[in-house]
Amino acid sequence: MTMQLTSLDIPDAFVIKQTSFADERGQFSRLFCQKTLAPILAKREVKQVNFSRTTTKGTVRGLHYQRFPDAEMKFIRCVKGAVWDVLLDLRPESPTFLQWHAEELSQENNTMIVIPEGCAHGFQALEAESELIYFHTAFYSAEVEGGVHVQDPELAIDWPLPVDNLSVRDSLLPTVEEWLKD
Ligand SMILES: Cc1cn([C@H]2C[C@H](O)[C@@H](COP(=O)(O)OP(=O)(O)O[C@H]3O[C@H](C)C(=O)[C@H](O)[C@H]3O)O2)c(=O)[nH]c1=O
Repeated sequence: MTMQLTSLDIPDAFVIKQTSFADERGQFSRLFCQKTLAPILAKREVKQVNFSRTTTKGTVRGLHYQRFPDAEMKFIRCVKGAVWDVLLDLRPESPTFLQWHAEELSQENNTMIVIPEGCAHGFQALEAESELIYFHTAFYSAEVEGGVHVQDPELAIDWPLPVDNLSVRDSLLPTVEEWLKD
């Protein structure tokens, strides 16, 4: 089992291409390896692993992040269906501040995305019943949760499908302009 790490233009963000073993019984693949991912993890440890299923194609979740002291790195893999996954750099000191990157993650492409601390994450389901596994390097803390609106015209994120099924919470997230004022 191998994991090919590719750096993105957004500092400390990566795409990881994972091999999988397929035979007449089906498929086997490794989702996470502390040794292989040590160059990305450094001294971080995985604290929580989450699962989400998105029932309806076109649904968008995000753009979420956790502030210090519970800022987190997330390793995200699609294990069923397909999603258009977006990371947004919200680090004012970063050369790619307010830039975003999109990557298709699917059951078939065995691809994982790494969202560094200070970056927000969101995705759109490209198929019904799409499922994600998240590895988080910080505990969930509602008190330090933040986010920006997925349809902020300043970001101009070109979601592949009409944005659908936003949660009430996500529909009320600030634009980047409002977020900067805070
Ligand atoms: C993330 C999280 C949430 N929750 C609770 C909070 C809510 O009562 C419920 C659903 O949470 P939320 O509406 O934030 O779920 P999503 O909209 O899918 O958000 C997630 O998806 C976006 C795209 C992400 O990147 C985040 O990891 C995560 O925020 O689970 C927990 O109890 N523990 C957790 O770790």
